[in-house]
Amino acid sequence: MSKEPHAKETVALVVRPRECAIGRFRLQVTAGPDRGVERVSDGAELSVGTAAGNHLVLTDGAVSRHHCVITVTDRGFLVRDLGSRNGTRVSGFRVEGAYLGAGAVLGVGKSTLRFDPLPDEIVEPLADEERYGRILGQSMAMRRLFAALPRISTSDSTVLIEGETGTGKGLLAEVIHQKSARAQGPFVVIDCSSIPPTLIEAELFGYMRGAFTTALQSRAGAFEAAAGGTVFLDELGELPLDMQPKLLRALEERVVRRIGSLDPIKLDVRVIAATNRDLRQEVNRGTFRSDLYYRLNIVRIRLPPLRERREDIPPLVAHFYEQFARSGDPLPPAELVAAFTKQDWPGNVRELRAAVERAILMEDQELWFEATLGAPPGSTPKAAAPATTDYEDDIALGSFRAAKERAVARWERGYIETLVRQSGGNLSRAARSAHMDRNHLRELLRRHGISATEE
Ligand SMILES: Nc1ncnc2c1ncn2[C@@H]1O[C@H](COP(=O)(O)OP(=O)(O)OP(=O)(O)O)[C@@H](O)[C@H]1O
Repeated sequence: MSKEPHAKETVALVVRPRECAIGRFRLQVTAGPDRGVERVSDGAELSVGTAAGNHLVLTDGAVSRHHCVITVTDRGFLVRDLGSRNGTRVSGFRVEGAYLGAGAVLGVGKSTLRFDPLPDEIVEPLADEERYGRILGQSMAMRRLFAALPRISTSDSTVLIEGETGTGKGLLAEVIHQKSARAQGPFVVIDCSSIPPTLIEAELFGYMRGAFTTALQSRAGAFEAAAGGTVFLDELGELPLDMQPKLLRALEERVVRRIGSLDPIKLDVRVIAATNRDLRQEVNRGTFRSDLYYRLNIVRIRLPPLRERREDIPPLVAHFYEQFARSGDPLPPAELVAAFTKQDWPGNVRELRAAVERAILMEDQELWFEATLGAPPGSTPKAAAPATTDYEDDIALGSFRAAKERAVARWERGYIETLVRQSGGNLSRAARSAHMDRNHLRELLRRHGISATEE
């Protein structure tokens, strides 16, 4: 029997030497208020929700604004719930995420959707180069990004970068700036998570002398200081809700006013924002304004976690090794690269970088493995606390200060890791139980490449 065209084998994502092929699919509403509506994917992602701007917009009141998203991955078509109010169901079962087969039935709100892969595909180019500026990567995901970056960098569009902590969002923002027409202008970073909510408006927009009791002199804000350049709004998901309309207004009107002044100052900046949260989930939760999300979501880049692009680990290890090696062999030992490639790296590239640095500091191989990968299976694990018997090793470091710093860093890491684990990975709980300031703990987590959830 001959195969009908629809019976042709479909593949989600195929990587060829200079391009990748993204499988197309159709989502059809088979029951609910929008019955009969359908949408064919036109990229690697298709979002479903009631908010305008989704690829498939539903009118069903039981569907959330940003309900779920289907992503084409090398493992198949992945549906992911976006923290919707009533959940996403696949064949009747509520799921956080699931791979879809042909004919899968999705339930969202009171609606039913049918998923069908199509035999055609969208072809996207892959860059030949395995770097873009200072960003390294040989994985398909990074080469796909490198192929798009020249166009993104030279446009003046707002960019939203999403990715877990340590995936390189800050680096990417800086490189986009350096490759843009604004490269000679300033690159001003505002970390929305580290500025107290009461000061953020002053930091962004500036103030006039006397605008508040401590304003002894007038000061320009980030938008003004970055004139001719780029403002990088890091950890944008942390921007207090009451500041969001003010930022939106500034971006729409392209003017800012210093606190205490009515004079408009024209904006001449490009905005790049980054977040380690999925802002669509924050919109559903009511902690991020939908209109601001759409204003920023002009060009969206997702930096995948390192565990989804393990091919990038060897070149990154080699790069950091060369950076930190004080003398001798600039190439990392093959066993180290092999062992690192198997790790999951919850703190992503930052954690990998710190691990390479530690490995080099500890010139003894056994210690490397223990300090970076934990004790080998079957051995009695030594605590991550300072190796109190290793004074000779410490003395060999050459200075009391370096040895003490290393010991404190090891202790700090062990303490924080245990604290976070005991607090179920929750930053607030961990900070409370150790009587620490949340921001200080967040900074330590960052430094050691340890991840924790915010809420
Ligand atoms: N692809 C890469 N190539 C080379 N270095 C990288 C790459 N990605 C990240 N790094 C390095 O890893 C470290 C962490 O990156 P960065 O600070 O940009 O991460 P981030 O995603 O902004 O983290 P956070 O969300 O915690 O602010 C930096 O030292 C950066 O230079």
